[in-house]
Amino acid sequence: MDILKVLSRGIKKSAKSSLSGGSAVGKLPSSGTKTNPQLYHDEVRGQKRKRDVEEPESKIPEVLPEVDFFAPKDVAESKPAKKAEAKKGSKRAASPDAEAGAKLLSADECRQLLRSHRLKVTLLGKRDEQHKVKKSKKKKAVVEVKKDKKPPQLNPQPLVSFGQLRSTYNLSRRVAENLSYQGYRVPTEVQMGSMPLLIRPDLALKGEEGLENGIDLLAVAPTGSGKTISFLVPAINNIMRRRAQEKLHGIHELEAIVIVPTRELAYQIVNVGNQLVKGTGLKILGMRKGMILAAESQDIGEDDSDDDEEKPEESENEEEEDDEEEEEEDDDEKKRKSRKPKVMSKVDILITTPLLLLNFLTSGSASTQKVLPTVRDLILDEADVLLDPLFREQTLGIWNACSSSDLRLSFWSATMGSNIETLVTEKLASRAESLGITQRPLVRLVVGLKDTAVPNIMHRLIYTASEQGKLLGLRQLLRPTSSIDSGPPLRPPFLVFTQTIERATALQEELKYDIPLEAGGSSRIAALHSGLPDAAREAIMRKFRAGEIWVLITTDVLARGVDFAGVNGVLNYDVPGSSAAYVHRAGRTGRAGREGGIAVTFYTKDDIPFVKTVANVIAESEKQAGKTAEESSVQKWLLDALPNVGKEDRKKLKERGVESRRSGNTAQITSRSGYERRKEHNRQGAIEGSKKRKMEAGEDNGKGNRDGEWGGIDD
Ligand SMILES: Nc1ncnc2c1ncn2[C@@H]1O[C@H](COP(=O)(O)OP(=O)(O)OP(=O)(O)O)[C@@H](O)[C@H]1O
Repeated sequence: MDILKVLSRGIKKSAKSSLSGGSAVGKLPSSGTKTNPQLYHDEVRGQKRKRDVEEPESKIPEVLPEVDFFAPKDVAESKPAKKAEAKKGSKRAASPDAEAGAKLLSADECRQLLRSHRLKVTLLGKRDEQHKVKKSKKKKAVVEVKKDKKPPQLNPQPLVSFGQLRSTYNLSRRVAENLSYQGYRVPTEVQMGSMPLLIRPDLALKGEEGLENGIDLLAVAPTGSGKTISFLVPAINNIMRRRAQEKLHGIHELEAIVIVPTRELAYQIVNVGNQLVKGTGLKILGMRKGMILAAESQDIGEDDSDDDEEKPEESENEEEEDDEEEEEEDDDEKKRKSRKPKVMSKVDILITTPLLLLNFLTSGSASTQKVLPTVRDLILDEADVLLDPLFREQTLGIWNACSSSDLRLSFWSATMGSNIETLVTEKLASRAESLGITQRPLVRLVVGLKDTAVPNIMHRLIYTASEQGKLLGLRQLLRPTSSIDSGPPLRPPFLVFTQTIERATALQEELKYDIPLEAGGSSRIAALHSGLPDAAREAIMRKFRAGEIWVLITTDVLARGVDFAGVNGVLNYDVPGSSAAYVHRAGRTGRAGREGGIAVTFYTKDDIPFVKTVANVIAESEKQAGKTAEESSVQKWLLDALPNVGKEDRKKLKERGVESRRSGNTAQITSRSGYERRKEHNRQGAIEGSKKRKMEAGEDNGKGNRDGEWGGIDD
């Protein structure tokens, strides 16, 4: 009997998705071509769309070139195909006016277009003043304030097509061509909303008093919706524009920093950036340990005992020139190294995790602190995590070091709690005050009705009575013939999320012989977590992207930002710690609007107090996808029956996950019963004992006695 049918009994078949029609299970994300990466396209009631505001999908010239996850490398990246694309692209970039009118849309057209793509743009900041009034004034004032609480809505020019970037917003030809070479045809919602705002705020916000000189931006848009190019393209273009205006050619100066929470995401953004800056002369680098950046030292007056800080040279191969007097002849290696003039990296855009950059900024003398006055663009990708207590101090440390009064900030994520918004608003205000400058307006851009949703994929919650049941269910899902709701068989690649490093490695051990030898055997399955060295992490990522690894078991280290175009299934072996964690994990499938991805979450009775957060996200995702309550895979009785997660529990869960999995018996992942494990344990003990005895008796002829069989996790 199919265990999945038993496990998911009572779950209804999904109805036709209203996102763009068709059953999601009918198409796996890596199997088909995707012509439109946009998620939302609602009819605007009572309005006939005008011809000249016609949206780009009707003009999509051809099927997008798609990366086939399993195609041999030379086919997936065949040069002739790319060249042909580039040719088309450069034609398009050369005659962009043909694709989109250079004129701006009317306010009404903007409003309609933004609304039909569920794009909401508001001006933040004013609301805070209202909060203050609310706290300080009497009841009457509170009522008035409440009435006026909504932040003012803006209707900026949306980007109708990529061609418009050149025709209307004067994007660098080279960057436009590079963008075209990527095969992008239609801007996603977040690109529609944010790119004009960041490239030419004066045009995008024409008529909005006080906003034309630029804004700071907080952008909340679904996973996989193309936020990376939304911030990279404007950052690149702004550097190029300024240098062209100031006739600065051939220089490198650190002007933009992108902070991200993990190194995998940093490498990925460096790669995307490198595609976009080809031929522009700009240099994008990922921060590495020991890298030296052009920074200024600022006296913080704490300790002046060590003021011999080196000034790095701007030369790649300069010989050491030690003009300091040696105090001691035979300094040790460490000291000798520290006197070597460090080579300053030539970089225009830096991608970094917070600690790496902060370590550089705080290294050296305790009496000084390094600042980065040349940085004009500070981008926080996955901003909610970067401003979460875990990274907050580090992130704010970098923010404080960006001392330019022209600094533009942008914050990006698929999820953004109101606490983060408040923190950002307050921090921006206090920064402006301490620098004595006028605060830039903070604009919030939200795509979709709520941020707690992944609308274009299927979601399934599966209850099992025990850990062993979960393992059974997972094994079933990984079988080549398994399917959900009588859809086509599920196909790798799969990402499997666990709660801890130990559980990720244990699960890999448990599953590694499940894939038959003729299909690649244990090499098809790997575990990636923060306990592995850098090189191993990079190698696993490369193999997973190349389709050599089919099942990648991981922790939340890969939950954010990482873009694997062809992931078909996200399997939450352990329940995620928050609704945001669920959104980000599930969002590793269904990238760029692809349908047919599936996120399966297993839960046992231990998880029941915590699973409602996940159930709520599923219900919201399906609602946004146009499903009715009856069609939803999380039925109302289940939502009603699940207990609400208390505030304390939510906090605990976010910080530590389901406690019972961290220690004790339920931390184990094994298909064996307790009896079997004990038996195995005893057997291992007997073997070890025998080995010891043989060694003692000098009988071990170097063969050892490992029988290669895995003994399960220690009790
Ligand atoms: N306009 C577009 N058309 C088609 N594909 C696009 C477009 N823009 C971006 N993409 C592709 O969409 C995928 C997801 O983009 P990206 O990684 O920037 O998403 P994201 O919004 O940052 O997601 P996450 O929130 O998970 O970090 C990438 O593979 C990217 O190449």
